[in-house]
Amino acid sequence: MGHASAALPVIDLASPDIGAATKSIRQALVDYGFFYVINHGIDDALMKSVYAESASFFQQPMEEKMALHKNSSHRGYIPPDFEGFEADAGGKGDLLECFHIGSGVDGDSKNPVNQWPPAERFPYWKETMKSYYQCAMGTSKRILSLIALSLDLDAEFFKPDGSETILRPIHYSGRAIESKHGSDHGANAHTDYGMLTLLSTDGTPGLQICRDKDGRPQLWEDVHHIDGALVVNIGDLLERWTNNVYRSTLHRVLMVGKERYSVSILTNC
Ligand SMILES: O=C(O)CCC(=O)C(=O)O
Ligand SMILES: [Fe+2]
Repeated sequence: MGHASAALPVIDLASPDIGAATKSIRQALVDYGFFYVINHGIDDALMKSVYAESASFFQQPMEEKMALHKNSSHRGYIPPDFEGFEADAGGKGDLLECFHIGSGVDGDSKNPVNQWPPAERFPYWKETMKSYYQCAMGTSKRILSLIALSLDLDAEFFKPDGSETILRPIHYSGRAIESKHGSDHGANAHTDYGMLTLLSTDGTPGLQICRDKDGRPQLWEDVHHIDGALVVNIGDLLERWTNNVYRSTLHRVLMVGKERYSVSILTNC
């Protein structure tokens, strides 16, 4: 299917040369709205546990998953080909299934809106997701401070309080799904609406970006997997706040006939 690969820059978060890192980030966000990060501080063992927990949840029968169907706060399970919420962007749902976990992972007595799989059958789910949430938030904040520096702002300029952060384990089926809502992709073309998204995938292809959303025909470039790297992209809020200098790039995930897992964490404000 010969799609070009996007030549996204790789930013080393452990680099002592902050000036060079912020310069590369600026260029990446002007050109692509996407880049990779390495030395991001997220432990490989933690990442593997997140995938293991995610797989054991999604492998359950549909009725078990639907018992945690997303509530009015949009937390919980969202089945494939779901009409609402994700449909806002393109008018049709996605073929992926996912689970939304929001802030309050640590102070859950104050914030009962999150839903959790039953502890008897999922003894490590909550702890694992909570650790990942905290770790990935730390990484997102470091990236946001580099983004602030790249805009000649104070490193502390963006102070996400996590109140609108969503951790989202995602599963794409390896089998074709007949859509009731005209959905043709795992994730239909969309831009993320918040500030920053940090994405990990299991290495299965499918993710593509379109740098010129108004160009016809739309040109899609594959975002290939780099072992150990995470993919970072900005959302509509940062695009707007930078007067469209930084770009919230259209992306989608194709169904490639192979099962795929990913985990995104979306920092919205
Ligand atoms: O699964 C992926 O690779 C992309 C997910 C995504 O675009 C999102 O969660 O907004
Ligand atoms: Fe996205």
